[in-house]
Amino acid sequence: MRTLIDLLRDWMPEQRWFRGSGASELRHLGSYVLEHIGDDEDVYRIIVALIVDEQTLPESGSVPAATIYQVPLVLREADSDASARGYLGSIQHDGASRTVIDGPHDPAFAAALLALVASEGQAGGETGDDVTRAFGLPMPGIQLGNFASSRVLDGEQSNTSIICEMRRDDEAATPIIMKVFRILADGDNPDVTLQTALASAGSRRVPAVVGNVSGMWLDPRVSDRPARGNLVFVQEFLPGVEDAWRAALRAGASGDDFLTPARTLGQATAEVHAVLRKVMPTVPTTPERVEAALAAMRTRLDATIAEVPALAEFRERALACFAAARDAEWPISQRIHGDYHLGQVLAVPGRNWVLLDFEGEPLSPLEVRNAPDCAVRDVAGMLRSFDYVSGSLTMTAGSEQAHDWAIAARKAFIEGYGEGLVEQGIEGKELRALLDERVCAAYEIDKALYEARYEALHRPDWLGIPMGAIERLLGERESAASNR
Ligand SMILES: Nc1ncnc2c1ncn2[C@@H]1O[C@H](COP(=O)(O)OP(=O)(O)O)[C@@H](O)[C@H]1O
Ligand SMILES: O=P(O)(O)O[C@H]1O[C@H](CO)[C@@H](O[C@H]2O[C@H](CO)[C@@H](O)[C@H](O)[C@H]2O)[C@H](O)[C@H]1O
Repeated sequence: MRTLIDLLRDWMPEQRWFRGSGASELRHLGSYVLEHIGDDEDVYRIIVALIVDEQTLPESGSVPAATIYQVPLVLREADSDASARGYLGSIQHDGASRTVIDGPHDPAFAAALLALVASEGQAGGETGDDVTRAFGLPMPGIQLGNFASSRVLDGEQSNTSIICEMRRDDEAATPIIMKVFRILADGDNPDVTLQTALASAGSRRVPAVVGNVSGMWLDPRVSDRPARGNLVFVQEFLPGVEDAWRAALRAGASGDDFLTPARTLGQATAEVHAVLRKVMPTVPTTPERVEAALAAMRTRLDATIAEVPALAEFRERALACFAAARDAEWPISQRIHGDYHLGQVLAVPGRNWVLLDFEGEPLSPLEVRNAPDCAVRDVAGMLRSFDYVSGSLTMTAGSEQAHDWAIAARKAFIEGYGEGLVEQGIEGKELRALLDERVCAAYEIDKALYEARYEALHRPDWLGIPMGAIERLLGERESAASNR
């Protein structure tokens, strides 16, 4: 009979969050064991396995050539139902046959994980693994109800999120969402750090934070000590809400303008940037920092051309666009969202926009994502997203008016952002810098390059959207420059 690692070697490469290639070599690195809560006698053990793939191809030379995956599993007694959700197969474990269930699909895992956070508990490794540890860290003052049921959030996701409903008779019956980070890295996860900082500052522009699970493990990429990082993030779940991507697609498809939502989204973005400036470190702008930002754009340009050679014809014009931004005023560096687009924002009735997923660009290294950056990057990200609405409507429905729709929405977003900054007391030189068109154009090109690479890797049918945008943006910039 197969062992656990045999089973995982077949199953993991089929998962959405798996980043490896055909050359992957998966090996068990460690695990932590959660205490089983409740009276389901079929549960034998709840293990969170850390699996390393040392053959992961380096991405543009900057991502370490090993990936560590977090794989929660529930081992059940052998006669469990093979048609159950999350069924992986049977293995030989501790001298007996056991059924393995993908943890997020098993309520026993969800209940155990929630209890770890709520009780500020600790989970240790299996015998022989004295390094791997997980620590539950509840947000101070948080009131949690009693676990009733759980389900995995459907949809295309980089991580795996579990929604837990609480018992209805509890006072604190708000549902919660537990995001299990699938890929572990040594260092703080900005999703946890930034949303916790915003929630602690009283911001309602992110869901309330319930807590997180942090951990340590032996990591082949860290030689002198165990690695430490975030394993799970727990937040209030906002049920029945729509994200801004869907709302914008609907409006764009039916020809309804999106001016008010785009304007209020700009205001909400300014509000979040202003809070992050207050509660997280900032760095003054210097010519060296500006040069480093532009150098990173040039590096991304060449790395993207290497992967998407059709972009080579735009190289000189993209370099000219970056060079033009050098003469502009730049804002201070601060913590930002980092991968801001319409799909990261929820329209919550009575609460306006709520932002999600502050992990930054999934293809960028963690130290880059944890460093202060230019807030214009987020503005440019959202502008690109309005263009994606138009690109996707043109691609799927041959829409002719979608382009003008996007231009109007982009303008309203920028206006709302400016208004929001002023409302937050940001004025003068800093206000001008945050709205500078040359800096924004450079970041838009940079983002479109990221998107070209992302689409080439994940959705080749969509590659035309960022490619078309790069051509158009560079053309617009040139005619604006020649009219000056
Ligand atoms: N607190 C929440 N309330 C409601 N829906 C949420 C919440 N958090 C996430 N979602 C939904 O889950 C989707 C994926 O969440 P996200 O944080 O972007 O995960 P990932 O990093 O795995 O992509 C979001 O687009 C949203 O639809
Ligand atoms: O949400 P993620 O953190 O997984 O972000 C990645 O995937 C996004 C696509 O799901 C991708 O966003 C791009 O496509 C969106 C439409 O599907 C569009 O709204 C965005 O503007 C565009 O960048 C994102 O870049 C990537 O990091």
